[in-house]
Amino acid sequence: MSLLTLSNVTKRFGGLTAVNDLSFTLTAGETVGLLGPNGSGKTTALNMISGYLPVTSGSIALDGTTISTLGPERIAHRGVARTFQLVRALPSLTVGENVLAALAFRKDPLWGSKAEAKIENLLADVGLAGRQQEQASNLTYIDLKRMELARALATEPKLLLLDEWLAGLNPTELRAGIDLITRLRQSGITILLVEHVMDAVRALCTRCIVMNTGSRLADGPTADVLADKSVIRAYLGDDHA
Ligand SMILES: Nc1ncnc2c1ncn2[C@@H]1O[C@H](COP(=O)(O)OP(=O)(O)OP(=O)(O)O)[C@@H](O)[C@H]1O
Repeated sequence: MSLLTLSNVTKRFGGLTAVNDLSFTLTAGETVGLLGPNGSGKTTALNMISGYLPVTSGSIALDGTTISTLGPERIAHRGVARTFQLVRALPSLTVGENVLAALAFRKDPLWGSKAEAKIENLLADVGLAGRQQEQASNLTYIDLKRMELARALATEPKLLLLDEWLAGLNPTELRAGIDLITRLRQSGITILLVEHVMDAVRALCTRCIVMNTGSRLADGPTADVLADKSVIRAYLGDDHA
């Protein structure tokens, strides 16, 4: 069953077309990589899916219902959550309070003991068990990323959008990060991940969509897409294709 459908989505910033007539469908339960060289429109696509940017034209549907006319809060309430390329934490709060803030924005906000129990579970799920009382500003980079993921999962999304969640991790952290996303996949959540770390893409994504200068260049099984000459050319130039 198709969960997310982008139909001829275009985004212009003045004279610049950041996303150009982009169409694709995600089936429930898939983990799909959204790839492409720098500036090819990946984050802009995530911003439109999550409602942070309005589409210039085209439409986006979740479970067959148009969401591209809605703002980020209402799209989140329908089951879309995301992480950001630059982690958005509240550094002056504790880890628990950061997750609590996300629970308060749910369609059915959680407070009190229910919230406490949920925070404990979410932090355990992302590898931060028992760390509620720590100051967010003291977290290492990977732990900040784990906390951001807990905040995204607080809304119990059907669709999780990860924007370079694995970027900047050392090899040990990367392994742990891939394992964590693998566990999320196994829980049945649909994941669209923008990622430049190809080992992670190969380990996690059954399918990849590649963008180049705003348009869809390729869409198919990961191994086929990564071997596609037009994809290699877009990333590395003509000499490598
Ligand atoms: N708010 C904005 N206003 C104007 N131009 C923008 C805006 N956001 C993105 N762009 C431009 O749109 C194009 C696509 O940017 P986008 O960030 O979506 O690319 P990307 O594929 O995510 O790149 P990267 O891999 O470097 O993160 C770029 O030329 C960028 O400069």
